[in-house]
Amino acid sequence: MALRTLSAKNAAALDQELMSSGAFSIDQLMELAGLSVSQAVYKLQPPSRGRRILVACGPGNNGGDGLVAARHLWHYGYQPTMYYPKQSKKELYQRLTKQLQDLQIPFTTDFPTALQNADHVVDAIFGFSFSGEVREPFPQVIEALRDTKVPVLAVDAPSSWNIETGPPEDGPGKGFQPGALVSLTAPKPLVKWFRGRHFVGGRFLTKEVAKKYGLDMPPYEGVDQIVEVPAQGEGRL
Ligand SMILES: NC(=O)C1=CN([C@@H]2O[C@H](COP(=O)(O)OP(=O)(O)OC[C@H]3O[C@@H](n4cnc5c(N)ncnc54)[C@H](O)[C@@H]3O)[C@@H](O)[C@H]2O)[C@H](O)CC1
Ligand SMILES: [K+]
Repeated sequence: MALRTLSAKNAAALDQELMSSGAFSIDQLMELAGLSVSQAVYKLQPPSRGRRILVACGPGNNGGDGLVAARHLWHYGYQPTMYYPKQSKKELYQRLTKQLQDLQIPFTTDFPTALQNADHVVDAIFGFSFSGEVREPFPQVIEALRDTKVPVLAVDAPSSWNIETGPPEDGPGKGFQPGALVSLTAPKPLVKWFRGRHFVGGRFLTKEVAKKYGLDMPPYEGVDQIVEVPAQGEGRL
């Protein structure tokens, strides 16, 4: 049996519930999400096999997860480079950005060149609130991610995929199939179309919340914030 999935609507509702009756702050949830992403990078590519990690961040919370992940990656011994073209003015994002600047982590505006020089790339552009057609400046970025030979780890969703119906039938994301995905809190319905390595993060849910939203508690081990699960629809937990 595949892991049960969480629709975009329920994912947003669950986040709101965690931040109200669950007493979590957005900073905490983003820190845990970004920590999960950093651990997935470590599992896929330990620093000894290539340290140059390009982190592509979008304007929302998916991008925030990328900012957090980059800080953890630096402390693990990686050399992150940030592509963050639509920087949020919200205080949380400004703090996360300042933390990276204080580590002298470079920010680039030249995505194609940065991609050529990367050992791995993190797609933290869009998550569960993506909708419609990809707007500037991201179409070229999605195309580059689609075409590159550099391994791609997608955060929560391959950017440009519809959360419920998966890969787009046209546009820059047509044919984009990243090598790995880390689903945050729970897989979204799009995992039905995902063929790469799949990790799940979200080791903070209570049994009551998991039951209310019909989610599985994956078998995390040791101090891990993520667990690798079989491709949905094919394997079993
Ligand atoms: N519980 C958790 O595990 C947590 C996961 N988190 C991550 O947050 C995202 C969802 O974040 P949200 O801010 O709601 O939205 P997105 O980042 O997906 O995108 C919104 C952002 O993108 C813009 N946008 C939307 N559509 C388009 C488009 N077609 N073209 C261009 N731009 C677009 C929109 O305007 C917004 O600016 C979730 O997936 C997780 O990754 C959190 O960290 C909290 C905890
Ligand atoms: K993404």
